[in-house]
Amino acid sequence: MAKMYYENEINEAALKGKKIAIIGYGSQGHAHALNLKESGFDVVVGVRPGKSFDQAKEDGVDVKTVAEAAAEADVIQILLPDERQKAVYEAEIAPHLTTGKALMFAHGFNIHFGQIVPPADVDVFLVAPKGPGHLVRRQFQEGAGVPGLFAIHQDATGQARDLALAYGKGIGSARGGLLETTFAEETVTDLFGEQAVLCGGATALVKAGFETLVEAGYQPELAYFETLHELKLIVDLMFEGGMETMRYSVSDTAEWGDYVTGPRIVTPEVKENMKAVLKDIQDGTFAKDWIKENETGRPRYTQYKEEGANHQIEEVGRKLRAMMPFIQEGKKKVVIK
Ligand SMILES: NC(=O)C1=CN([C@@H]2O[C@H](COP(=O)(O)OP(=O)(O)OC[C@H]3O[C@@H](n4cnc5c(N)ncnc54)[C@H](OP(=O)(O)O)[C@@H]3O)[C@@H](O)[C@H]2O)C=CC1
Ligand SMILES: CC[C@](O)(C(C)=O)C(=O)O
Repeated sequence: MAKMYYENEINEAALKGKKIAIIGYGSQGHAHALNLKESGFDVVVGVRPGKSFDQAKEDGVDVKTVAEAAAEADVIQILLPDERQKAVYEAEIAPHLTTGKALMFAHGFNIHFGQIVPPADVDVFLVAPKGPGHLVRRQFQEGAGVPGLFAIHQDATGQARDLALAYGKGIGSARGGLLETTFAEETVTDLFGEQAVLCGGATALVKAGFETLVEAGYQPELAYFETLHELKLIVDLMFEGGMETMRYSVSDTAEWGDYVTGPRIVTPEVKENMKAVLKDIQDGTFAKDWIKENETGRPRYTQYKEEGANHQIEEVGRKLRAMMPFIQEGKKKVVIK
């Protein structure tokens, strides 16, 4: 089994006393900045004027422009959207990336696909929590932690590994465990997971199930509970104790579905499709397409986003969730972008 790093074996000395600039205050940015601050580290946030800037101020964080934060920091963590990192890096960060500083990421996209090429005399590494930023924050506050990956791209000072581990501990990820990887492995597997399984595959499965029931004449509210709401409860069981715990809690009839009906849905052809998606990610086809989509003003992204928001499952879900105050309580902790 691969070596995991946990809190008690990590010495924070390398990072203590250093100024950490968190560039961006969105999903990951707010979580890293607040968790690090509460872990006793010296944090400054760098972000453009606007919603995030105002939020950081309201949260009591020291907030400056990107250039100012980058200039005064020893460690610069870029938590901007991947597709905007290159431009902001070149204009506002690179001029302040002097010898011996550290440049960080939470995802290897821009280094792996050659969008950002840092100078050789700085450390370059990533610490990537394996979960959405709002959960990185929420779990930290609850005394838990989202596990994370770390990878070293350049170790100019000889301290990159110690810095990465201390940073991972500071954001709470060492409570769940830190696993060492490479930029290449993190980038490919993260893109594959989100595109094929977590944010692509899972939503496609849920929508197909919902549509199948509604098109067959069943009530949309019932279809919502059956295919989306209950999925969270089933995944919670798998999260807590693996598939074994899910199988223990569901009926034997439902468990039969795991063995017999599931493979009728996720057929060997689906795995072939997954392999094709993985290949596109590995050979850069996916990255090229996403970069082009952004350079041309995101026409498909904008259209799909609107279609997604107007899907019947979303309309029904909004109404049903409004009647469940306990879910509303959870939502308050998440800033909907
Ligand atoms: N979302 C997640 O949970 C995960 C993300 N990651 C990685 O973390 C990184 C950050 O992603 P994520 O947290 O989703 O990003 P978000 O979209 O949530 O936040 C982006 C932040 O960058 C700011 N920003 C955008 N453009 C600029 C600009 N030109 N100048 C200054 N600030 C700007 C935004 O401010 P404004 O409000 O002004 O737009 C916002 O504060 C990415 O590398 C991503 O791959 C890794 C693991 C999980
Ligand atoms: C699953 C989506 C993710 O990769 C993540 C939360 O890790 C992302 O980029 O947001």
